[in-house]
Amino acid sequence: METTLHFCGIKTACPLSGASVGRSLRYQPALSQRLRFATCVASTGALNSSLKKSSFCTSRALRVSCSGGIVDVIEKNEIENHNLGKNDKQLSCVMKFGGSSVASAERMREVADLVLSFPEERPVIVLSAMGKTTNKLLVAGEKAVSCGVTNASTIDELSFIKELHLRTVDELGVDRSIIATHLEELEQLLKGIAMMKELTLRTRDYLVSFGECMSTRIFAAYLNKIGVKARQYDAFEIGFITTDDFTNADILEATYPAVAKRLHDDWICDSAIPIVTGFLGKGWRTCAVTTLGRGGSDLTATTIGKALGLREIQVWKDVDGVLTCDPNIYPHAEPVPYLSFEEAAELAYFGAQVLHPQSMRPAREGDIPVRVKNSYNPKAPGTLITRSRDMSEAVLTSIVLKRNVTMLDIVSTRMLGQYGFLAKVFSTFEDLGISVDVVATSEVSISLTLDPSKLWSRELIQQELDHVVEELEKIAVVNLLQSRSIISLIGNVQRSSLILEKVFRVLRTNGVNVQMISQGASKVNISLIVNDSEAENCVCALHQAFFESNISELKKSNGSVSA
Ligand SMILES: Nc1ncnc2c1ncn2[C@@H]1O[C@H](COP(=O)(O)OP(=O)(O)O)[C@@H](O)[C@H]1O
Ligand SMILES: N[C@@H](CC(=O)OP(=O)(O)O)C(=O)O
Repeated sequence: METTLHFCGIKTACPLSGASVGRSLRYQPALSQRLRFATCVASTGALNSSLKKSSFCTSRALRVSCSGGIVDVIEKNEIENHNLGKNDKQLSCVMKFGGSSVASAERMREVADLVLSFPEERPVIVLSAMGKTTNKLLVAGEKAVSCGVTNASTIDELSFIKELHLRTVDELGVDRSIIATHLEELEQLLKGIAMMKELTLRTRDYLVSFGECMSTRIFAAYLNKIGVKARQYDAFEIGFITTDDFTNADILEATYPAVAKRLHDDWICDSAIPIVTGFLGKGWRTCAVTTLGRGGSDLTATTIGKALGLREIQVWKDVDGVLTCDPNIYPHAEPVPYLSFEEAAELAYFGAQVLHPQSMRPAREGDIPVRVKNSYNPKAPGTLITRSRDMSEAVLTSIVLKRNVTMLDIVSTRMLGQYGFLAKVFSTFEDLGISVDVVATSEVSISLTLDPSKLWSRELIQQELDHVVEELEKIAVVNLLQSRSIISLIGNVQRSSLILEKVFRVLRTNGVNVQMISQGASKVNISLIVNDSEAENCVCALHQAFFESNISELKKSNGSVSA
């Protein structure tokens, strides 16, 4: 593999394998001298291990991690300079606006006004695709598979996307040429899909990337038009390096220094507000466009926040912050003023659509506060997410529902006291690449739920489940239970008796039996498994009992707490 080395800004073309690059670094004292005080982002595992063996790598200053195709060696003090936000003249915060916030020309104008209403901030802006563009692109791709090449240009969703973007450009008074090439390429791509009669995960990611590529170009052009200097960036061009798990890629460590360097250097040369595509990255092996999973722009924002060491990460939504439950399930949900990273991460992971499941990780690592705000109601205080918060008064913070979960009851066919059963069960999941959400065990049995998104993303649900059962039946009796829901109670688990006493009272009144319960590992989450068909009513009844005690007491005295 051909590797390019950037030594503290000096480029060297180096047609060597990762291992030999590592070796040559070790035997070149001048380079190793530099590396002693450098941070190294290495291209391959081989280069990593080769570097780690070398004496200069013993320096605490050297951090080695994998990225694709590029070895970037940056002086440690250069990295430290990238930790901005301490200096008033530097970029200060990230502001991420989701699809609902930039759904039309009018919304884009309001977002621009909102950004400009904080003159003291020098933000990096992250945008999602306009409105429901991502969904429309996915439907267009599915239709293209079977519509025939001649019909690809007339797919309704393509017409909708063209019309929306051209109308927005016209209404904002910016030049149509800003997105003309993208619209042409999008049509060509749909024709290509129609010709191939298949839509691979890789093509799907490329297809949906058009949404963010166009929204950011339009918004940057509009800011420039009104006299605010802005510069558009495609995340996959500025160092967002990811795994090659198309549709659900993960950010690699190499992203942080690369993104920091690019945004910082550009800002220093010519300060223009960076407008970055959310949701997108570049696969480290394939170098193809990847996406970070639905809602992934939140993760883009927190990654930039950590990379640049910014003061705050703001995610602007269409609700007044993180709410006590999903407002689509129960409209009386209330904003939660404060959350810890741990609570927010559990809440996001267990299905609260408001935050991407992985988005809290960079914020927590960088210890950067995240503020969830409403772009339709900027005066609302929103939710502030920080490392720790006062939990002395906290009981239940929020209720989260994850539907359509598969549960497995696995009972060992071996004798009591035999060791290795749990190890065998989990190695089966590891071999099949399936992640597990909630677990409860006894000596000879284990109940667990499988992460549905992991299965959905590969569209192999039934075959995969059959295969899991087949493998586990070699060591156990297996009972597969589908259409289950996880209700996660996010709150202060130190008060678990109080919480559970109330929960079971509510469930009993509603005639609901809990099929599994998990509490322990997480200090902020108690998970209950119930039937899908009962789950929404449970959430409403629990919400009433915990957050609307007056209503709940009233209903109880009337003999019912059901929603
Ligand atoms: N606990 C919750 N708190 C707030 N919003 C939630 C919650 N659970 C689900 N939602 C839904 O998440 C939506 C906001 O997330 P999202 O659609 O990703 O926003 P955006 O596209 O603006 O980033 C809300 O409109 C709401 O319907
Ligand atoms: N546009 C992508 C990424 C994203 O983050 O969107 P939003 O911020 O609107 O949830 C999606 O729909 O998944």
